[in-house]
Amino acid sequence: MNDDAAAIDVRPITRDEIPAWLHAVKVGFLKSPVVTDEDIADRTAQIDPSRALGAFDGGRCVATFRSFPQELTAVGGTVVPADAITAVTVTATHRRRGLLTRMMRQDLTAAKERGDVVATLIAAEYPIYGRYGFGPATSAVEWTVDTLRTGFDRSRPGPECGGRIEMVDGEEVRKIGPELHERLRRAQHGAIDRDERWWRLTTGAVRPSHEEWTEPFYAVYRAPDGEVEGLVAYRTDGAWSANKQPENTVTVRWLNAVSPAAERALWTYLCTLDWVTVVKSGMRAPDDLLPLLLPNPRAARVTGEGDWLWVRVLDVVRALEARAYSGAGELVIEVVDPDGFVGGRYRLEAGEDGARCTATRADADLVLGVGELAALWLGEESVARLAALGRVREGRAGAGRVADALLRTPRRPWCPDMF
Ligand SMILES: CC(=O)SCCNC(=O)CCNC(=O)[C@H](O)C(C)(C)COP(=O)(O)OP(=O)(O)OC[C@H]1O[C@@H](n2cnc3c(N)ncnc32)[C@H](O)[C@@H]1OP(=O)(O)O
Repeated sequence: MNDDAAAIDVRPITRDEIPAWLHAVKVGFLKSPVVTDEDIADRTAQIDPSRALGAFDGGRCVATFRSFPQELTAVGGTVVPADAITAVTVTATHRRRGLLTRMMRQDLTAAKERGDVVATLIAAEYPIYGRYGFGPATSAVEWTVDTLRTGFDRSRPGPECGGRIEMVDGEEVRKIGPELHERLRRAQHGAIDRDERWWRLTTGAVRPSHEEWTEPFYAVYRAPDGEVEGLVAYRTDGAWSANKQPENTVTVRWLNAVSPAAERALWTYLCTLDWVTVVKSGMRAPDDLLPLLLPNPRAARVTGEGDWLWVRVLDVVRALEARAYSGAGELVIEVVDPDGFVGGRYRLEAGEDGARCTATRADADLVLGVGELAALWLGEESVARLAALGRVREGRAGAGRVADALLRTPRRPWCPDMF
């Protein structure tokens, strides 16, 4: 650190500093730097100042970093405590002087001391977080559907098997959404919890000043017994062609379904709406059922894709013991962690009823970086692919195959949320 950088104080903010800190977040994210009284009231109720770091240069806030408690679902449905990181900014005038590195170090050290199993974030740019031990642990795909080519029978759009779809308003979404999402996220590895503010934000009950609000449509799917099994929020653009053909695009903000019937019913509903010629799915799991549930899957093409949730393992023993495995086997894994949080050798004894993980001095069967461990932990990557890239090394011939057999998951991980 040079003298200039050392003079900058990096510390948790006070409640009184929240407005200046919010201003710095907006500056860092290139949003119009206006902070309204409503923003301040909303965020003061939300933010725990002891977990909001600021860097102060002569009293001016020039960098921001915030973390909050989160629950992340591991493979098999066990939930682990996570340190969720957000609002990471360094004002353009103060970049590349090590401020992010200092804030990250403070936060990860506190998270490790607190007993969080992992840290999580959604990376603005791919190259930022690998150096801190994060690895891309889930990815997401957006499909654009040409609804006139799906092969659906528009004259019979209704849900099959006696289920039904109803339109609801935001108030109703705030009542029925949280329970539905609880079911979804506990069954989906890679998913995270949502707090009450998430539901107020998504329904316009809270409106940050930098976002324009247009009331969306909400549709709920009820199974034949009346139970809510799916909910979708979407907007339309009201487009028509010059010769009076309706050409609306539906953009899905989020779609939560806890049964395949609900998933099929909601996508069919969206793809058979009169006036609508295009449906944009929003970011979904890479193995989402959407394309294959269309009679003609070629009507859906991928129009967006990328890494999504990044994970930094802070406790290898609890991370590996929390997840389920697809067989029984034993491996000694050496985790390389230059930052010193979790480096070492671990013996994993996995079985279909659970796993045991202990520190060991035995020779390593596999050697990998802590970021690679994150990419494998939720089932996003395979050892075979990472070994081909030279990022996992076998200490014992055939160990990679054993690891892949244990770690593979029937469905890909998915985090439906952004934070
Ligand atoms: C979870 C979230 O909130 S994601 C949002 C992240 N924020 C943004 O993208 C907003 C715009 N960018 C920024 O505010 C800043 O550039 C940040 C926060 C990304 C980086 O902050 P800085 O204080 O400049 O980072 P710092 O100086 O600690 O950099 C450490 C290292 O990372 C590298 N690095 C930092 N940012 C980037 C980047 N965007 N791309 C590539 N490398 C980067 C630096 O070059 C440096 O490398 P070195 O150690 O080899 O010299």
